[in-house]
Amino acid sequence: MQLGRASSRRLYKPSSRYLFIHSARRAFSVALQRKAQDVSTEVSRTRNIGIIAHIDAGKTTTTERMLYYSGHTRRIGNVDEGSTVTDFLPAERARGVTIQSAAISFHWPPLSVGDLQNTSANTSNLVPHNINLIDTPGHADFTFEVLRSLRILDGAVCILDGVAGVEAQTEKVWYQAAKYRIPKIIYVNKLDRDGAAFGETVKQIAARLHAWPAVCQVPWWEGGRGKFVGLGDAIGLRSFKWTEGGDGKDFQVISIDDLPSSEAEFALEIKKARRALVELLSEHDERMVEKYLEVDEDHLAIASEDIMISLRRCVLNQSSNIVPVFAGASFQNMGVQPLLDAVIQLLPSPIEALDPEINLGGVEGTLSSLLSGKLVSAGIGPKSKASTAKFKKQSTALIQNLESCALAFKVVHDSRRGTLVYVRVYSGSIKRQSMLFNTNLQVSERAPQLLKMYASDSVQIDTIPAGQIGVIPGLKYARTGDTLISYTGANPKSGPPSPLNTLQLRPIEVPPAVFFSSVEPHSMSEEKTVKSALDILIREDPSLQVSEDEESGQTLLSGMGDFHLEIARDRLVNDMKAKAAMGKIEIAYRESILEASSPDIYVFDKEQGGKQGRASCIAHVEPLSETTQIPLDDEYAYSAYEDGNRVTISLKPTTDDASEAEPWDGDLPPHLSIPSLHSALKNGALAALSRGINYAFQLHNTHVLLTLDPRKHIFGTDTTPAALSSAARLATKAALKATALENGSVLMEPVMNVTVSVDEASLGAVVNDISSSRGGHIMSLDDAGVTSGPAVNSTPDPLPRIDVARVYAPPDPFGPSASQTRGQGIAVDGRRQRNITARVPLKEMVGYLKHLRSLTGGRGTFVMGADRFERVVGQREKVLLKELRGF
Ligand SMILES: Nc1nc2c(ncn2[C@@H]2O[C@H](COP(=O)(O)OP(=O)(O)OP(=O)(O)O)[C@@H](O)[C@H]2O)c(=O)[nH]1
Repeated sequence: MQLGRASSRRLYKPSSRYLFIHSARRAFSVALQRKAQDVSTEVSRTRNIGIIAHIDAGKTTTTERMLYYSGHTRRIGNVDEGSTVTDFLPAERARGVTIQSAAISFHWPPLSVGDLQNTSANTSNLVPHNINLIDTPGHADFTFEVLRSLRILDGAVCILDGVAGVEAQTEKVWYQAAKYRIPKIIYVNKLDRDGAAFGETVKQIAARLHAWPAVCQVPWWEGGRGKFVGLGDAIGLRSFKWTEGGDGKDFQVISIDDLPSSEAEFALEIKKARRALVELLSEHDERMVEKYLEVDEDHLAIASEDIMISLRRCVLNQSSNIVPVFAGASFQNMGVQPLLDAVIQLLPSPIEALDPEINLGGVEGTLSSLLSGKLVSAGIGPKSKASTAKFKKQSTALIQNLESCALAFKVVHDSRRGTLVYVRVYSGSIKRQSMLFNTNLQVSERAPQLLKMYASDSVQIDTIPAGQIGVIPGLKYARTGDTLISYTGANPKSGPPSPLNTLQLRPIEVPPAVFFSSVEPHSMSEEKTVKSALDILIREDPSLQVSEDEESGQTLLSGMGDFHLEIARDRLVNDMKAKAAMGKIEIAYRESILEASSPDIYVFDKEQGGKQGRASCIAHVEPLSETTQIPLDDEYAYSAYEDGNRVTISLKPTTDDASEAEPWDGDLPPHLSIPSLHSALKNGALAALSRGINYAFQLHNTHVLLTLDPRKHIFGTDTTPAALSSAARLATKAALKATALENGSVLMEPVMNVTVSVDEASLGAVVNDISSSRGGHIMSLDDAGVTSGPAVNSTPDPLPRIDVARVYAPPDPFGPSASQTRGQGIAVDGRRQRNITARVPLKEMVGYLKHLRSLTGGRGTFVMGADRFERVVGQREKVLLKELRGF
């Protein structure tokens, strides 16, 4: 921290006990825009961060304050009144929940222009930074949205509800963030509420998130047991006090030596927190030990800057597993400015962030290994010796021509500005008018304009440099999750040369959809507009899927949960005004084959869209298991796992005697390329897998092997990508039919991973209900609290356990026992809770919330996510089939 003890003496003039360091601000002006542009191109002064938490922990409320204090909004938006900047969809505002991640940029400390001054808690010692903030949804149905956002974050703020403590959804997202090794800080919010228990929450961080809490702030309850009025800063040995009912801009910074005698205990607690912090850091950071010895082992004498530097080292080097903990009550406008200081002081810049993972032609590596040419040496590209040498030579030139590489992480349809594609640039820079090649769709499109989003304002910019987030309006094709690259001298039709045209940044697997609903346009004439609206929906959210049921002709929309589909319906009908009705939300069962088929060849020869189409290919299908062999022995082979199935494509001569076959040299008619062959054949196979033969459900656990002999199965210009897709679809379908009719197929149902939080008294009833009435399997019974010892049958998680007895946590004046003695007579929610983890068929979870509430007196909560599809057997299969067939 920049404000050390010496400087604190300089700032706290003896004559003035309290120091007011804040002033009014004016709106974002032209001068500021210019200055903003300068700051935002400086990567070391950029933070790409996300806010993660359980539903209702206060992410949106906190974000609104961040925008306000940074000078980007003139008033504070209110979630409960539906006036926030980040929850901008009507459906979000109506429900008060965040559904889409919104990315907005602001500066902290604010840019100083004219009367606009720096108001961070650390005064002028911090230089303005550009913060790109992504607000993520907390509802379990939108977990995919969170996971996708996590892939582009360099750091995260995890917000906890100070009353409920660590909740199930937080745990889930926390472990994901830990898996991606994203540095995090924690903000314990809602400390103004009755029953807030900061100390207990700190212990839960250790017990349930398995992180060492580095308590940087302690809550200030007036006189020890009064109202929540501010915070004690263990790093700066001072306190912050906010004016009740104010907008939070004005707060007092009081050195602990200046605290009144009525707050002696509070001052003592700040010192205790400082000792605990120094000790914790000393255990993980040698240099902190040196500092400690330099000041004769006086915990309080270490300069606050040294503590901050050590803490930053520990946060960035995640092996220490230390997480700094901050506190506040965003709704009361308390605690947000010091939190913002912590964001820029503790979380990494893009330069310090982890090297992004990439996939190049099916081989995994990192972006820096690609840019340095190492990925090529590691065996990317052609497999034969001669061609590898040639390829290596070409690769340097290839990489030099790569102008930029970016990930489209969000597509938003804005009624005013049209489609906005949010991108994070990873290398080079995207310039206005750049031709961008979409490696997922194999299409090129120009970026007509570039924008930077500041709250509800947007500013036109000329470039989006590496490390930055920006918006490209007007792209026609880019979808959420697509990789976009610009390349000097790219072919306008086929894009950059191979293998760069296959580059995928941070690929992420879409989880299976478990619910679906039909979409019926009101009339034939509406079909086209409904289809366009659905196209926008799936461009925005790749966890939604649209399919056509061949036999009934119905359009089906599938998603992650009933709430997910409900929101999709809202978007479609209310926001996009599509004239369509959505049917009942139903469970998406799957079908799986039991035996392999013999190879089936199909020759497609038909007119398509007024043009002759001709292509051929061979399909072979088999059940997919861990032992399935994936033949990737020829250099043009390709394999992709999608939505529970695998499609492998082999492009090679198909002579009976393989030794006689002349190897194929990769020659293709000019209108075709290897990636276009792969993509057309894969899409054809996936279309065939969308409907099973016996039960009409999508196929699951199926491996399709498509073989195409380029000399025999391609017929000059008649072989269009559409003809190839049709050949692949029909060949796959024939192979599926052959095995399903001869050997039968089985029904699979989605099984969910469910975490139920209940109080001790309801535990027995809930466990009994899950295991006997719902056919679920209890996986573990964890203690959600921390007071009754270690967890029983711990859930699997990637982090080592922490001895809670060694964790420093300040006492809670209003903890559970205190609240009972405060005459309220009820235990505070979130304390003494038990967590039940179980695997339960989705069918048995429909309407569960209502039942859980009745079993727990309204206090039980649960989150669930799809675990896997399981075969339905015995009596259950009979009953289910009867139900599905309706007879
Ligand atoms: N008393 C109190 N209430 C708060 C505080 N912060 C947020 N709230 C309230 O908690 C509720 C949820 O706040 P949000 O900001 O919407 O929470 P969120 O985490 O964004 O929720 P989702 O978008 O649904 O995931 C709202 O009613 C807020 O007014 C706080 O510090 N104190």
